[in-house]
Amino acid sequence: MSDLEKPLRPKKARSWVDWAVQFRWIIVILVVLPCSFTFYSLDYLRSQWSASKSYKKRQKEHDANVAKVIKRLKERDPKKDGLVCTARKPWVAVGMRNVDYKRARHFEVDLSPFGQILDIDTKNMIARVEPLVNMGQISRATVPLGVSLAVVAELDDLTVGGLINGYGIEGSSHIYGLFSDTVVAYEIILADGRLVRATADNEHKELFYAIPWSQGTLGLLVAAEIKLIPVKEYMKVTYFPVRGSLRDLAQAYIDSFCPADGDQDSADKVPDFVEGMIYNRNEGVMMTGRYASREEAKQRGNKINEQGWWFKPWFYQHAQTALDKGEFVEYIPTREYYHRHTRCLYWEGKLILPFADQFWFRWLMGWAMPPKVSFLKATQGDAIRNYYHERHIIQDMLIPLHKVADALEFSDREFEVYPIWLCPHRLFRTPIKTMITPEQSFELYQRQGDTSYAQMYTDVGVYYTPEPVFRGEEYDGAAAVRKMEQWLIDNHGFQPQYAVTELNEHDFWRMFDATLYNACREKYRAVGTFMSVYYKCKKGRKTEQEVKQEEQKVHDNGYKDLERPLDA
Ligand SMILES: NC(=O)C1=CN([C@@H]2O[C@H](COP(=O)(O)OP(=O)(O)OC[C@H]3O[C@@H](n4cnc5c(N)ncnc54)[C@H](OP(=O)(O)O)[C@@H]3O)[C@@H](O)[C@H]2O)C=CC1
Ligand SMILES: C=C(/C=C/[C@@H](C)[C@H]1CC[C@H]2C3=CC=C4C[C@@H](O)CC[C@]4(C)[C@H]3CC[C@]12C)C(C)C
Repeated sequence: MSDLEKPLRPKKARSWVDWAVQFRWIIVILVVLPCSFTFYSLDYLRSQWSASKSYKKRQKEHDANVAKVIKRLKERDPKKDGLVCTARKPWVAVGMRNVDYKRARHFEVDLSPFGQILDIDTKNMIARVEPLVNMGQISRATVPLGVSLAVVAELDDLTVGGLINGYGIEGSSHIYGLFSDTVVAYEIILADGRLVRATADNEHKELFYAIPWSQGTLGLLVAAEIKLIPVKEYMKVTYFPVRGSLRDLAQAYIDSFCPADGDQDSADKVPDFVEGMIYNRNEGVMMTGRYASREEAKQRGNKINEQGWWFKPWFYQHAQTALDKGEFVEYIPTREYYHRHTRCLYWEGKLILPFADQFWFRWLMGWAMPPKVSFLKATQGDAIRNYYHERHIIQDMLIPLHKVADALEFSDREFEVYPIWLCPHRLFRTPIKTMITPEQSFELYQRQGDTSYAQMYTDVGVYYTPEPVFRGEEYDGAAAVRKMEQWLIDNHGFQPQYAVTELNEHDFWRMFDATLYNACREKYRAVGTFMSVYYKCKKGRKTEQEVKQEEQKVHDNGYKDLERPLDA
């Protein structure tokens, strides 16, 4: 957009909150980083302790914990107690939502003991894990065995339960889909206290397809079986600089992983990993990765980048150097590649600790990074929290790949946020229609990236301070998000629910397909026990009236069923 076309916004006087955000680094260095480092060290010891136990012992502990959850559910009196959700504190979760339902009346079920890997079966290529296993823990256990989850979300703290009940994506999602698409079985405790195992072809197949995006409103997940893939020790990463209009950048991104001949299933033509970074409206770097053996990586002349060391430049800045030095190739150890965005929280770390990307800080203090999201949330207070909703953008637009140029132009117009993260994902046509579905008849158009069984989508990740805020102008982040949500609805797009939503209930269900979700809520008697997904996602503190209305959404025979003795 030319300067003449830019909307003229009035200047905004700086308030104390702007100063609080600017000088937040003091609290972060004095409080958040030491707490984070201590926590991560203890958490590492906890996962090593768990890893030292036999699978048999872990299974025994799992069974005992499942029995406790069932007992706890049985203790609930539906006439008196609130609706069920996990006991995870709102500030502990990684997402941006305020999790207001946990600040109103509710009935907590503690799933905190469910943090163990129950089995890594390299013969059948399945990992069976508990929901609080996080990405750092699972990659630490699998990669040395030459296997990995097919989709490893980048931030170490993200949990299996959160990624399944919400959404999870990574640079391999153009092959494997979203995190939940790699799950082969869910073990779930239902409203009536029954433990069921749902797979794509057993009697609980509807439940299997309804779990993703349901936010824990159909049952409590206590274990998941997830596909493993074979991996090699290194990722060979190629960085391609691109210059031009947003449309040119969008096309270069599509071309980086979608062969023009439509052969999307060819391992030779399609890379193992893809991501794109748009640094401003005219420059971007597209990255593709292919697994490589240690022998290949160590061959003379190859450059190895051990990106995981604390003193290394932040990944997004390292990638940006391709704009100056031109295309380059390097080998990154696989696990370090998976978690490449962890230390700088993508680029959000730059706002929180503006000098943490500097050479001196990285060498002196880089080992203490990143500040743990939970501790940032615990120390932010209402003012900074609201600042992030009003004068900052943390949103993802999941849209059909053929609309990526439109999305970049929309983002440039409404958000003016850079860098932008691009990450493709397949949206499979499933035997049962789920909450998110491909566009109708997409296959007839034979667009780049699409196959007969899946439409190629892309995540357009917009995280950072909008330019108008940097320029000291008025900016209404909530209004911009509202526009984005309408744009997504009009363009068959979806908004991940970890982000703050401005949608009303009617529009929420225009964005997501409610058919299967509602059928499963009925069939598995979730109504009256678990909150509805919209109630969980919607922004704002819950009033007593809203809480009551939500609790009363019990169908005619709902209480009768729930009063029946629960059989475990
Ligand atoms: N690369 C990526 O893919 C990234 C993804 N994210 C987002 O972050 C979120 C994950 O954050 P995380 O802190 O791990 O998860 P959360 O604790 O935020 O959980 C997300 C939702 O899943 C529900 N849930 C979690 N575990 C269970 C369970 N065992 N049984 C039933 N419901 C459950 C929660 O319910 P309740 O409210 O009852 O606790 C909550 O509604 C994801 O949803 C994702 O969208 C963020 C960054 C990157
Ligand atoms: C969705 C993706 C990645 C998203 C991350 C960039 C954001 C996910 C959660 C975000 C954060 C949570 C809470 C915070 C506390 C605030 O006080 C400061 C900001 C933040 C740390 C914030 C920063 C961005 C996230 C980590 C994938 C799909 C790429």
